[in-house]
Amino acid sequence: MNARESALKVLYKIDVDQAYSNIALNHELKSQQYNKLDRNFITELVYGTLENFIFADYIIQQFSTVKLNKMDPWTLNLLRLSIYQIFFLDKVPDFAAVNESVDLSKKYCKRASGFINGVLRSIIRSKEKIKMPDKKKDFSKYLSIKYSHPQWMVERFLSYFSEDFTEDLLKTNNETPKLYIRVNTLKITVEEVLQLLLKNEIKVEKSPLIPEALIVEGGFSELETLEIYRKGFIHIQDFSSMLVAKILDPKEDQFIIDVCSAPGGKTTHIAELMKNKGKILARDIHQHKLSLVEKNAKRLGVNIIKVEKFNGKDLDHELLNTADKVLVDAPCSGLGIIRRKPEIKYRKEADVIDVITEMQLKILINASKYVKSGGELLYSTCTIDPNENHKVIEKFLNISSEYELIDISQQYASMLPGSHEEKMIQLYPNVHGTDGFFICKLKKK
Ligand SMILES: C[S@@+](CC[C@H](N)C(=O)[O-])C[C@H]1O[C@@H](n2cnc3c(N)ncnc32)[C@H](O)[C@@H]1O
Repeated sequence: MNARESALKVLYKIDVDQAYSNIALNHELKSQQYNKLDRNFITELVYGTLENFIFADYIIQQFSTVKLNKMDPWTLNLLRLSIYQIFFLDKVPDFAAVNESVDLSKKYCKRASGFINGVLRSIIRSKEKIKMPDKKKDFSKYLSIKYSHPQWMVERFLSYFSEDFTEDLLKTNNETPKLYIRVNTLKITVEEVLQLLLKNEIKVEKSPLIPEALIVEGGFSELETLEIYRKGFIHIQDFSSMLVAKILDPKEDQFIIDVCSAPGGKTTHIAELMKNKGKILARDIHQHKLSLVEKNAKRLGVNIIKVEKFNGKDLDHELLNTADKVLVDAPCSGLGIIRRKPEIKYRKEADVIDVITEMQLKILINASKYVKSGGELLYSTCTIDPNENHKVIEKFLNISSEYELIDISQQYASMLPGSHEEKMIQLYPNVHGTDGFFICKLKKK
């Protein structure tokens, strides 16, 4: 199977079966003995096409006699894949993209071969003349098509941020994020990991801000197959997620509750920072996800975590005033991690945020009751939407007078990218180069 066919199959799974891009792609890459070049090309085709669905559909609509919603999904995704190559990949000549697509159509959507050939050839002929929406007359529509974000999302961003900031954010959302790994300091030192990676010909750079964070050059996609991963020497985690456990700042022998813990990235980091001494109660609403927490903990050699299925919207009277620190890494819209999971752009509805903020506040209020007097509560999300972040904290502080904000911008300044004026921190992909993330820490009087 060639790279384009593999990419098409992955795109179909994401679009039609609603698969997560990373899972569908990894599954395909593991299903056959692809060489490195093919793996990289498939990855580029899948993410590049997925990032540009709305742009591709805008172009298709101008040249197709068949409406998008009447088109068979193999045909539609094959056209999208071809348009990505024609408009964004200089290394692929246009005619090659068309010929390969027509060949592929014979296997996946035979009856549409002629149609695909015709549409793509017309697009190539008129490529330079295609009109985008007028930037001055309809800025949000222009941004929506150019950067393939739904128009409601663009308008929402424009209501929070300036025009330049919004455009920069949308552009960055279509870029490839850096790949970070966390060294498991329970098992190995950073220097030893550097040596082992070098032996595997994987180049990494140390993060200047978090000692256990390493940036993998070129974003090697198969870290999980390495012995160093299987042995639990490393964990794959973005920088901003690592910041959460660092700012929670847990100590040995403390009792920590993580109310939304799966798949366990932050919980296991917390355990490492506690030197595997103390107690962590890791909860989540989904049992199947909790088994991932257990699996990660086992691989990383962590044995202080007890997992428990529990709905954070319910209050557990047994835990009142018991924990030294509580983490609420809340379920959220995920608008800060579009670079990692571009499908988020297409799967969210405009009203999702209002529903989610109520849940976030409820979980936070319950969690706050588990903290001992003098203890700390940390709230984090992977979104840049102020309604899920600052607004939730504002509402929380209005009803929870025993809590006060800790100035983490000051206290943890040495590990924060950029400078922060507020006590809580908001990271943006286009400003800080990290996932879009919000972190806020509160102290119970
Ligand atoms: C942002 S993720 C947590 C990521 C995790 N902290 C980590 O670092 O790996 C949010 C989690 O909240 C869980 N969740 C959603 N609704 C919940 C609820 N009502 N109570 C508890 N957990 C919930 C989801 O299953 C999901 O695993």
